[in-house]
Amino acid sequence: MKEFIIKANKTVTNGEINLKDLPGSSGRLDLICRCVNSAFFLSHDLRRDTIFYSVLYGPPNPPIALQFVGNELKRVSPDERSIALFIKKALEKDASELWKESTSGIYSSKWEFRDIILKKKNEGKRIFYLHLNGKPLENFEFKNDEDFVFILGDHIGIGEEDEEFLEEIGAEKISLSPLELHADHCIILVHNILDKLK
Ligand SMILES: C[S@@+](CC[C@H](N)C(=O)[O-])C[C@H]1O[C@@H](n2cnc3c(N)ncnc32)[C@H](O)[C@@H]1O
Repeated sequence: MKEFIIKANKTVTNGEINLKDLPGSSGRLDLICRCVNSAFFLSHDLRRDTIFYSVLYGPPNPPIALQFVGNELKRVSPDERSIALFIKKALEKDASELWKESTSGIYSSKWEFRDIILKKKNEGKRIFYLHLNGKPLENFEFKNDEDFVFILGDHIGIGEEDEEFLEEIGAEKISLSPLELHADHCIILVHNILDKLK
């Protein structure tokens, strides 16, 4: 199982999203939609072994955590606008501590970024923090039977406090490239590395 968790510092936490202006109207929901695309979409198929989370911290009701479960997703198509429409539906629901499904395979809750990561850590999963200044990818060994969780930042990053938290829980800080990449491209690279273990 592969899981990705991205912190979305400015993404709005209600359904007031203009689908014709995602970058401008919604605190960079466009970026999150591209990450969903990279997390799941293959040519004529979906990655069923993947779960994707984005925890949104924009106004007016932060946090809202979104969860996408690969083997339950239906009807979503790869374009940003379609993904944004499903997110809009999820954000129009009242969120609580319990995960609620809005459409097939898409859930929302009031879980915090750190609490989701801590839960994964307590489940014994290997936690990686993707960062330009991490240890080069070549220093790590990945095994086919492991469960992986990858933490990413948005255009702003995850911030110092969350970086300290990840260090405290022993997350492995890994760099995929000497160049700073977009978060959605990092997801593609991670999939590619893990695909080759099969
Ligand atoms: C556009 S970058 C964010 C840049 C932001 N200024 C920062 O300080 O983090 C988006 C995310 O992609 C990931 N990322 C970018 N380049 C990376 C690299 N070379 N190796 C690993 N992860 C990277 C990180 O998780 C980063 O937070």
